[in-house]
Amino acid sequence: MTKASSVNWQTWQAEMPATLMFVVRDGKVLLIEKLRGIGKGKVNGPGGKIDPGETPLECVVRECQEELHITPKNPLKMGELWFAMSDIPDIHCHVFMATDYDGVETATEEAVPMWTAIDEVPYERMWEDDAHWLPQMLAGQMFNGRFEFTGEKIDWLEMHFGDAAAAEWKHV
Ligand SMILES: COc1nc(N)nc2c1ncn2[C@H]1C[C@H](O)[C@@H](COP(=O)(O)OP(=O)(O)OP(=O)(O)O)O1
Repeated sequence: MTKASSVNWQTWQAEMPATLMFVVRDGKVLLIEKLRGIGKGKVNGPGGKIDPGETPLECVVRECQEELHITPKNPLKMGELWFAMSDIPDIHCHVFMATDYDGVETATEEAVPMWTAIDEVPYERMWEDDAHWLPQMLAGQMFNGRFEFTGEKIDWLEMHFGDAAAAEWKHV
């Protein structure tokens, strides 16, 4: 994108800290159809808002337990997403991957699990930003992404990948 961002990202602070988890096993990724909350009806990874006093890691494990009745093993933080939104609070999202979990993935009132081949991820059913970082993350790259949205459309974005991107994270 050629236009400048209207956000001062040096001082930007999100009102809503949140998390996402992507479990990858045997060439497939565990996605969900989200049944409530922000992004209801979209496909995403399990995750949700960070509770007061909770770390991002504690949150993503709790959300996986609540939404799918699974506990991810050895979760690894892969990225941060900074979302400046127009009609909902700004979101600071911590993105994790894992290679396995305890439990049996189970549909709940919050989410329906969808094991999906990595080359068949339904980006057209997901938030628009996902196509800008999920393929690279699934290939093993860490990332930092900044997005300005109007409604559900991206107005501006900047992505950084690789180990240097992790140095930009606001929270390790
Ligand atoms: C703006 O673009 C987004 N892209 C992606 N990939 N994911 C997003 C975007 N905006 C929000 N999200 C994710 C981050 C969180 O996982 C959820 C939002 O949290 P949610 O509303 O589901 O929070 P819960 O704590 O689960 O809420 P309830 O229990 O009250 O339903 O969306």
